[in-house]
Amino acid sequence: MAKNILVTGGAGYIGSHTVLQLLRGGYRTVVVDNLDNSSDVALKRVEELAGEFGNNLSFHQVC
Ligand SMILES: O=c1ccn([C@@H]2O[C@H](COP(=O)(O)OP(=O)(O)O[C@H]3O[C@H](CO)[C@H](O)[C@H](O)[C@H]3O)[C@@H](O)[C@H]2O)c(=O)[nH]1
Repeated sequence: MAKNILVTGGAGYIGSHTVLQLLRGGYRTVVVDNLDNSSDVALKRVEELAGEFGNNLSFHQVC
């Protein structure tokens, strides 16, 4: 069974690269970010780059 990982700030530069590697490693990855210094476009790109693992990404925006 896939493990779940929570990444705070996962839409940022370092976070998005980390998330991509986690997805490729088979982890279900939950990102929480306020998008203060990032864009959800980065996460959409990560989802694409993760290919078959892209469905294992979920994103929650916080205020
Ligand atoms: O209270 C907060 C603060 C930040 N974030 C999010 O956390 C992520 C990380 O943001 P940071 O700015 O701390 O870190 P980054 O690694 O994304 O970016 C930093 O490193 C980059 C290069 O490594 C650039 O230099 C950039 O300007 C600099 O902020 C971002 O998505 C931001 O929206 C939150 O969700 N809540």
